[in-house]
Amino acid sequence: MGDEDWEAEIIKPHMSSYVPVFEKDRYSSGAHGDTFNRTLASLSEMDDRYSRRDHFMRSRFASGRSLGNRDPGESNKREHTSTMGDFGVGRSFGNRGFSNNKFEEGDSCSFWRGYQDGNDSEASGSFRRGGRGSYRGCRGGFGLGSPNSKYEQDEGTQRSGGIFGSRRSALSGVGKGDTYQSRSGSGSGRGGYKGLNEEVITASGKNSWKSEAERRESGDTQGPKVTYIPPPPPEDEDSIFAHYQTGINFDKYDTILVEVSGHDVPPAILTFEEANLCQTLNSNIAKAGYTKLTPVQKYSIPIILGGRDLMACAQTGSGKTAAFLLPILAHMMRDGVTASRFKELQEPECIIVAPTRELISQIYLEARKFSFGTCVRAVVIYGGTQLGHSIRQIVQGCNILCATPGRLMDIIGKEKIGLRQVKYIVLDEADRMLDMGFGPEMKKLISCPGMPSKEQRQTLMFSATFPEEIQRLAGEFLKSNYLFVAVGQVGGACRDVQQTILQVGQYSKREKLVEILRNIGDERTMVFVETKKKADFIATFLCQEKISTTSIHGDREQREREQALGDFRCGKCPVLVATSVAARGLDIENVQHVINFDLPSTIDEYVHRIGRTGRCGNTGRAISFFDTESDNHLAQPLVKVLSDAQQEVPAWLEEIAFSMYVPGFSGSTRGNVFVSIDTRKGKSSLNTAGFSSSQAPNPVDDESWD
Ligand SMILES: Nc1ncnc2c1ncn2[C@@H]1O[C@H](COP(=O)(O)OP(=O)(O)OP(=O)(O)O)[C@@H](O)[C@H]1O
Repeated sequence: MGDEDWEAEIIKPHMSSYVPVFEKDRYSSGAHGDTFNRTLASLSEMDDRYSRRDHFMRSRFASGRSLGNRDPGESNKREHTSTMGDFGVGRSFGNRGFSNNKFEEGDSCSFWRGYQDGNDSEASGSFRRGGRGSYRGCRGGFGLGSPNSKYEQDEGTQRSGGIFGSRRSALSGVGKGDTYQSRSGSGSGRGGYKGLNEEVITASGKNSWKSEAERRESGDTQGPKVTYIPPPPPEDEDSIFAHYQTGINFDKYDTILVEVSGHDVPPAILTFEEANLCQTLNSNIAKAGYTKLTPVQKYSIPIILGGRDLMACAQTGSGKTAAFLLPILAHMMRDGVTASRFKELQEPECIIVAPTRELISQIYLEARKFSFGTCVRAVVIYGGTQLGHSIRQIVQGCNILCATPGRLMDIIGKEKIGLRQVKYIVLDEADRMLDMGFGPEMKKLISCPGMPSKEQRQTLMFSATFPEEIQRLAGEFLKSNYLFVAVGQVGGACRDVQQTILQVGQYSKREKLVEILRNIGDERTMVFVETKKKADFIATFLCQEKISTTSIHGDREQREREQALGDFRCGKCPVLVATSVAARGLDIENVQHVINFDLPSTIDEYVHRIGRTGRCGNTGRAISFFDTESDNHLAQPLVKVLSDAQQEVPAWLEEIAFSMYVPGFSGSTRGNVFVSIDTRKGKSSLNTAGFSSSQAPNPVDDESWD
């Protein structure tokens, strides 16, 4: 289906999940009064439902559960009378800015490598980090649509603006001026992909690893087939190397304490030149605007080049992606990787897995950037898109496969990729990839027929948070002599983010949010809420307040999510209301504020969420609404995160933390404070027995996607 067909497709009304694209002007003119009134009615209906439901939710929360939309009476019914909203025709739509950033030359600052023994960094408390935020979900991307191959499975393919710096594709959207109407909770539109069920292992049944999307695609369910083909990313060099500027605090990275544990640690490098990369890679690094290594890169690159397995933990936005991509590419170039060519069965040398579609797409773009001009071909596949499209991408050649877990397992199951040549497995957001949500799926991956044993491959894990239990589980994937790199406090928040915690009761939150957003003006802001329905609700509410807002969550179709992210990236909608699906990894230029309208259930999640701002040496602000009815369990870990990041700790928060303090407590409940170092220290062996009961998913976290 060509673009014209796509246009025809999108302007005809159809049932779909609610697409809240809100613009100030839309509601201020009489032209749309009708829609406005209907939306108001919807909102008041939602409001009422919200109040009652939220009250109920809170009581469920208090008992460790939350209300999910699996509740039959609360099915996600949505309807919209039209589709694509104005799509920023003629606007800039870049993942990054297009500045030619130059770093100060001369890496004079020293950084320390510590080989401290014991859990010394735990001195400030006897807390441990506990359960994990268990989100799944939604991502976005692009790809080449070539609907003429035999892999084409569906007619009616859809296209929309992609989520990445794709000025071209994003701008091809049409500005029909249509409006959206939400009647959340009343109806049963297609509902997109449920974050909760997507790419999730249910641990039961033959295809238990299949996501809802994959089950649909393979006909396992009655639902409509996934037909979405994401638009390809722009292919011109400028777009490929577009990047944003590092911030004023970039050089301060050098003062962060780095700790490497394990035996025979290769020395860190101080400059890119010391890495001895090939000319093409060096040229790509320069074009990307990288002139100076970040700490995680200084340590990880030589470790990976030395062939070692690695678990690396470094603060959000500090360059972990390049830390694994560059040495992997260097190895592939050195080993003379075979140029990709069309084959029915592709055998990639590298598999990179990440928990969300948007994140894996972003990693793919980075891989494409650094492999530019080489014979290495990177491919991205993820749920929510047409399976045939993923297969078409792969058969054209695949050296680096970037994938979300569900789609990866599906493709392996369809024998479109063989694993015999795999030399590198990367788990980004590794703690998330190994927790109960994705962990069993990852175990299946490493035990797939043909997958080289851990002795014969290199396994690399990266995250900004690494709970102790997850570190132990990771041992199953890693060689016993793996190295552990900790940049700063493991699980600590980025110090470039100014954190503010406000005590705001549930019923005052909206008013406070509007007040803050009005003060912020047009600066890009992510507002995190706990549930998908609330994301719609708050987005609708902000729209009524004439604040241009869009939303991203697991109930939105992939096309809609990509559009939402695109509108946010380009500044068309400076406010993005999101669930935790957008908490990890997303690298969006110029996000100056993060607002936790609802605090997440775990401190790790908090760290990831606020890490959407203050990236790469830029500064940012995070404001969190602390509701004493529901958030007290976070008081202790919040105090620790704030003080570790040298932020002001409100006295009232300290009091709550103190009142919640249990002497000698070291259990593994969520909200606890993290381990600070390599868990192998002082331990005789790693627990590689599998996924212990301590890893059972927290019901609150699981249901928080509903
Ligand atoms: N050495 C460098 N010089 C300049 N920019 C860099 C460098 N390394 C990374 N960046 C840029 O910094 C930004 C953040 O990098 P990246 O997304 O890899 O962070 P991260 O550590 O993976 O964050 P998160 O924990 O949120 O996933 C990206 O825009 C990336 O291009």
